[in-house]
Amino acid sequence: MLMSRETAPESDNDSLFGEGEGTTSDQPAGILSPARRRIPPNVKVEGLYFDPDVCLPESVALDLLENIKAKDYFRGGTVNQLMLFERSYDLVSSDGVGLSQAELAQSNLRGESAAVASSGEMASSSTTLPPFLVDLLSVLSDILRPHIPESTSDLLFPDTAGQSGRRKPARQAILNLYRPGEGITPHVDLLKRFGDGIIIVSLGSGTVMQLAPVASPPSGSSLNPEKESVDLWLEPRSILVLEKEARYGWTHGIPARKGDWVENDMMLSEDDDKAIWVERGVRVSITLRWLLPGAEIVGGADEDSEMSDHHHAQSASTM
Ligand SMILES: O=C(O)CCC(=O)C(=O)O
Ligand SMILES: [Fe+2]
Repeated sequence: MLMSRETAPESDNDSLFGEGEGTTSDQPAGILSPARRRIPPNVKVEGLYFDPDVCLPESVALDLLENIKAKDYFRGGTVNQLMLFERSYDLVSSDGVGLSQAELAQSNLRGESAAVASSGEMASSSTTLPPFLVDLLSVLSDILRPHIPESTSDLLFPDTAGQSGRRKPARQAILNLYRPGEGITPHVDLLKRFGDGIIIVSLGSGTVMQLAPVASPPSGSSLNPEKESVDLWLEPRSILVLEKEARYGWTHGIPARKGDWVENDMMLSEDDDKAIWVERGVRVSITLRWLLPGAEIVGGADEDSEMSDHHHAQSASTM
């Protein structure tokens, strides 16, 4: 999906995926309401799962980044968003029959165009996502299962064995590259294209994700206090799950800035400051979601209309 990607003024490069310069720190207001490390108890959102302690092992995260770098998906940093589409197919008893190649779409910083190319390397096994993403899904399933309801596990990691004759749902994986100063406009993932159950994995740098109810009460309103927005600190290697109300009734976005005020973790720091300033580095996220039937066909009329809906703002705001 093309989504508005935002850039703060004078955004710096970083050397992980492109040519880099240094990072300048700027510390906008926010110290008074730093990002939270956990979902605060007063924020009750059905289907929102996030626990900084439930995260990918270091070795898995490094492996993912190495794979992404080796495949040069971001084309040396000239592309910042990449989509991999699994094809839906009829489940059959013999493994792998009826599969076609995954498709690959990339877009540049402003996302004015998306190139779609068929990629032979994607179709190497009995699924059409590249092996490192297939492996990631099984790691995620093991890690998340003890911490999310069974119905959510079934939604995210369905067991298709014995489902012969049914249509296997297809996933889309989107990789996003963020250099310091870059973000993504608050949005609800496209309703007509994606189903319920979204997993977002953070690699490299941490960042702040702003979650806000779709119809926000005026700020300061005490009418609906539990519907307050929340700025959530996504720790490197952390895993965020959006389902139900969290997927359909809340927006998620990342403010375009070079660092974040984050609630101090008294366990980690000796001083008793309420907040610490964390400079952003390069972050790569992997978002995994379900394609609705027919949505795996890229480049059709529907895609064109959505492209114009989601023009990439090169916003100057640091939100
Ligand atoms: O990069 C992220 O963490 C979020 C990406 C996202 O929301 C999207 O691509 O729809
Ligand atoms: Fe999204």
